[in-house]
Amino acid sequence: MMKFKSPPVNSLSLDFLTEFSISLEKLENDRACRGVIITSAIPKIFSSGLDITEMCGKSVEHYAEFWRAVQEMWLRLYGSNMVTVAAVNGASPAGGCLIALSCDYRIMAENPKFSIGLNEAQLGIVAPFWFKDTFVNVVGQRIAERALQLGSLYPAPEALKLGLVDELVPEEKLLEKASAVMAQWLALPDHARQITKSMMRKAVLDRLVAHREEDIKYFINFISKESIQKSLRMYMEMLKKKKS
Ligand SMILES: CCCCCC/C=C\CC(=O)SCCNC(=O)CCNC(=O)[C@H](O)C(C)(C)COP(=O)(O)OP(=O)(O)OC[C@H]1O[C@@H](n2cnc3c(N)ncnc32)[C@H](O)[C@@H]1OP(=O)(O)O
Repeated sequence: MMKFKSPPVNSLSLDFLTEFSISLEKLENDRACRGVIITSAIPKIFSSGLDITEMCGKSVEHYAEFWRAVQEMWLRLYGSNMVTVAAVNGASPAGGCLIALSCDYRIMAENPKFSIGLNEAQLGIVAPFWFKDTFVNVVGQRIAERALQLGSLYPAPEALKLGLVDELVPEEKLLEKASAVMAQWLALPDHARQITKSMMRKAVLDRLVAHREEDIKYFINFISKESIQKSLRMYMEMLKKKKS
């Protein structure tokens, strides 16, 4: 089991992403490890998504390093040979949603206050093609078109209806259920499941691998625009104001 623990909200900073990728690599190389459950140690928050401060007022070199780390995390998780189960025990916007979507199965706590989705459009930014591809592969084109254009965050019951998560369980049963799902998936021979998984995901993974440097350049160009920086600053101010 991997438990995110980066207070206050498990935002995906460069350090967090690097540590997450290294942990995934270690597990992947450990022949004794066939599956991983991903959850959070922070009550009410699975992950608040990419750390916005990493995308505000930094150098071009920093943006490149940060975006490479986001790509690396996704390539490792989406391309993992292990069984991956997300036990979503709280809010899961944007990058947090991407982590859940990249797993093989998503179980969410049945709390209507917890929401999940790719809300990038609400921040004035655009989810990259590989976020979009991952989303489409889970919910289909029509739901993805609407959800991504509106930057919708769905409360857990709606997320279930759309197929964004596979099931809801009471919060106190989340890990028990995740372990039961893991046992069910591990009952199959690894090689058949792994080849099937790779067949289903390869095209989407290959697309990023083939365009990785281009994607980094696109990100730097996009995020460096003054209009985008202004949107991100305003969003951060809105988050702070919401508290007071
Ligand atoms: C061409 C490519 C373009 C770029 C593509 C980028 C792709 C993905 C983008 C992302 O992932 S952007 C991140 C999107 N995330 C969000 O919109 C979530 C924002 N946060 C929230 O809604 C809430 O914080 C929460 C997660 C629901 C938790 O609410 P709670 O009330 O418990 O906590 P807060 O008081 O709001 O937050 C505490 C503290 O954390 C700061 N913070 C929250 N989220 C982030 C974040 N993602 N990055 C950095 N910092 C974050 C928040 O400002 C508070 O800070 P302080 O006021 O305590 O200093």
